[in-house]
Amino acid sequence: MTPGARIAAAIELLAEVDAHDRPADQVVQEYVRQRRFMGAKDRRAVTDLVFAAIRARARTSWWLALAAGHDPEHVGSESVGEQAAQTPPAPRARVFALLILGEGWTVEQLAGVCDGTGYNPPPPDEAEQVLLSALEGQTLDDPRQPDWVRLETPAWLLPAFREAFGEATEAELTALRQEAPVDLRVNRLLTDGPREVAEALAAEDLQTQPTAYSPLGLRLTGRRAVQATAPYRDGFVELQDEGSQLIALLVAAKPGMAVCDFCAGAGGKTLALAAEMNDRGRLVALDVDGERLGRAGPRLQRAGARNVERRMLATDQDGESDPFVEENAGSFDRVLIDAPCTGVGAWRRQPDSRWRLSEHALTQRTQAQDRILAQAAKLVKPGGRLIYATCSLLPQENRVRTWDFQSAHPEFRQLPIDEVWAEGVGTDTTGVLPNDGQDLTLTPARHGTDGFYLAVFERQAQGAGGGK
Ligand SMILES: C[S@@+](CC[C@H](N)C(=O)[O-])C[C@H]1O[C@@H](n2cnc3c(N)ncnc32)[C@H](O)[C@@H]1O
Repeated sequence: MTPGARIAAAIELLAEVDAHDRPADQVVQEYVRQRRFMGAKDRRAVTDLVFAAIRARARTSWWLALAAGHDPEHVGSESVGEQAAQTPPAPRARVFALLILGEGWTVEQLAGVCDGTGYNPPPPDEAEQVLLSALEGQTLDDPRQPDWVRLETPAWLLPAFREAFGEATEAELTALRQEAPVDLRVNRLLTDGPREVAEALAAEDLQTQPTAYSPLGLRLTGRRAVQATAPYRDGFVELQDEGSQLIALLVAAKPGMAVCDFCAGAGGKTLALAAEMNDRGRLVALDVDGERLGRAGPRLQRAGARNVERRMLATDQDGESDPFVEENAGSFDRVLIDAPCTGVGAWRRQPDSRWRLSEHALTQRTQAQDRILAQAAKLVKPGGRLIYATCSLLPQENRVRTWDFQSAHPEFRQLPIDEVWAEGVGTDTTGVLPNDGQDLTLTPARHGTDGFYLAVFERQAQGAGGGK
């Protein structure tokens, strides 16, 4: 494809992303699947451009409004901003603006590449030329931009971030604007550990380095796809963010235990738990979504995890327990809740999701989280643990939920996170853990992981049977 044809494809694809109320990565995958003629380099160039445009959506929209003659105060006001966030300018204008503001192109260069020949887009017309010329020599970030624009974060969410991070809010949201690295978890069931696997990957020209906190993690330093390599095909590694790896390790599951992964989805953490248990004991993967649970099947097989029971739960809208919960009450050593959440901590991977999030959706999530906590807690045996995790950074989904849970369930005691870390991860915690020593927040700015929250509760042996 010519550079112009790549730009045309990016504009077309961005329009499809805007038109669908679905995650952008799904729309992108479908788009490239339907265009088999695109080579790997073209695919990468087009999708990189689309995701860069999504990451810069508020800033390019702000610049385009400014160039169209709007007063910067007005453009930046939160009500206008929220509206702009819902209906961004046309994809063509955003892609052109990105090339100028983000890549330093001139309008002349743009017109040279986008000349209307072949598959190249038509050149900027007179009105576009005037608009885009105003952006020349500028950069995406500008001190006149209000925080929500500069930080690419819906204005209504800023107070929650400020509550969570105080002075570090700017740094955290800036980190959430970036692209995420690709991490691999080494499968202890089939290998001797990361060193051996790193060598096998290097033999296939895939360079990695050990992750900072997870003893099982390797971070790719290049951009080659790991899926085509033998170590991946043989189940030696699984794609998994370092933060997710740590959540699974902090379950502190051991061989022979009874462990329940209550929101198992397609099994990302189940796989890690099976490896920690050396495939011995009882490991049950539950979810209300049968299709997702089904996708866990081939992954478990590839990883050599034979000992996993998968079971679909009835949805609990009316607060009723699934029969599985009643039948298995008080019988698990570990129950992990990898709760459905807004996914704010994964904005680096799903940058579009921030603009699809609504206050209503957040409320629905927090209500589901409370219901799931109440249900899953019933499964924990005396002396056993309930592990609550989200990939959110919003207090509403994290500490507020666990405080409410704790006050309604005095039979559970929260465990200090440094003790759990020492047991599950087995490394020094200096500089990793929050000051109060109770729960854990992992963040892109501090840890280089996706954003995660985790709290661990132990059911007191005394008063066993309470809280059912
Ligand atoms: C964060 S995702 C899980 C990701 C998965 N643990 C992994 O590591 O790949 C949350 C999951 O919770 C499931 N879920 C939603 N409501 C639920 C409920 N009431 N009970 C159990 N699972 C639920 C969703 O279907 C979704 O798969």
